Amino acid sequence: MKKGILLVNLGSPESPTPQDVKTYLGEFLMDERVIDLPYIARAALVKGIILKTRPKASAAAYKKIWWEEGSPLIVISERLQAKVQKEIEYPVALAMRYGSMTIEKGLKQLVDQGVDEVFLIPLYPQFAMATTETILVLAEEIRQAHFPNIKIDHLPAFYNRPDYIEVLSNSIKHHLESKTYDHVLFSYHGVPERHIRKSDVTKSHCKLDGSCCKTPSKAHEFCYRHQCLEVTRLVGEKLNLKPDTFSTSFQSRLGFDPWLQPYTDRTIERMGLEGTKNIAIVTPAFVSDCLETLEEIAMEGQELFHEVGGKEFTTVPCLNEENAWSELLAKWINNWADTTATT
Ligand SMILES: C=CC1=C(C)c2cc3[nH]c(cc4nc(cc5[nH]c(cc1n2)c(C)c5CCC(=O)O)C(CCC(=O)O)=C4C)c(C)c3C=C
Ligand SMILES: [Fe+2]
Ligand SMILES: [Fe+2]
Repeated sequence: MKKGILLVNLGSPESPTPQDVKTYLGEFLMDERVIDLPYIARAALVKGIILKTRPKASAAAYKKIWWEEGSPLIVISERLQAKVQKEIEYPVALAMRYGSMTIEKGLKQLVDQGVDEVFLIPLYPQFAMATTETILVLAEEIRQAHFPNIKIDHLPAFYNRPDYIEVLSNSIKHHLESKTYDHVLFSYHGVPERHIRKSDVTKSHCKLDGSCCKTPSKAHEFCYRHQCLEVTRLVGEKLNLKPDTFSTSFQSRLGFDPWLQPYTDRTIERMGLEGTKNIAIVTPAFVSDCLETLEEIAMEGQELFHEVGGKEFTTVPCLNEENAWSELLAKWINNWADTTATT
């Protein structure tokens, strides 16, 4: 069998115009694993409410972070793909869950090169129904419909792999070396609490009461909250951070349902009001900088912190195209290739 690699990230609008943002949000938010309501209710919410107002505001936010070459998330993912490709002998394709760089096109690129055994890498350290699961489900549907003769394996959530924690910690350490900070806030993309309960394979573990994620359980293989808390804990340990000098929060909530807490914006505000002068923010739910890190944290978060009396606000970049990160992906790919060598 001939092996090939498919890296998959979230996707971005084609351009930062309200029309393109509307098309992108329409596809994204109509995904039943993102807004998990029955079709009629989802369509009423997305098409009847969200798409009437949000595209204009989101497009304005995208305009602030857009690069000459395009969306930061896409450009960074392409650079990462090129770097990984240089390090391994198998063809590497890149796809996005939403937008024009589809998973179908990515698989076709590989199949056209003779690949019949694909290693799919969702570019998310933690599992979530709205990210990893939707990618894997769609990839399988596409395989069955268009490429029934290929095999697809995937990289599971890698949030607690020691080599990942080491690369992430070194990167954070490097970026914070010359900075002043009293607190490191680990801000992860939020999800509705309901998503956590739905992904609980035990159907009874997740109580969202603050303690369940620290009690060992089979549920944690698919518990986004547990996996985020673990990244914070493991990086804190690796960097020798003192107990009260780092914490976790969740950003980017949408709608009125309860999402994972504490919320990042309220945490930044509270810390500023309580007298924390200097904070550093890391965003380990994202491997590439994007709207949520460059605008929501580095711009909006910073402005909020200064409004409430904060001074230094340092944002640590995502792993992006760092050598240690592309080399780690190459290592995982080669390990996979070795373990599947006889097939
Ligand atoms: C119900 C809505 C959403 C869920 C659940 C959700 C989960 C989720 N998202 C990411 C990663 C990214 N999200 C990004 C943008 C973004 N996310 C939502 C909504 C949900 N996300 C919206 C509406 C948007 C668009 C921007 C906006 O209008 O606010 C991005 C950035 C994309 C970019 O082009 O830069 C990323 C990345 C994760 C990891 C996650 C669950 C764990
Ligand atoms: Fe999101
Ligand atoms: Fe949990």
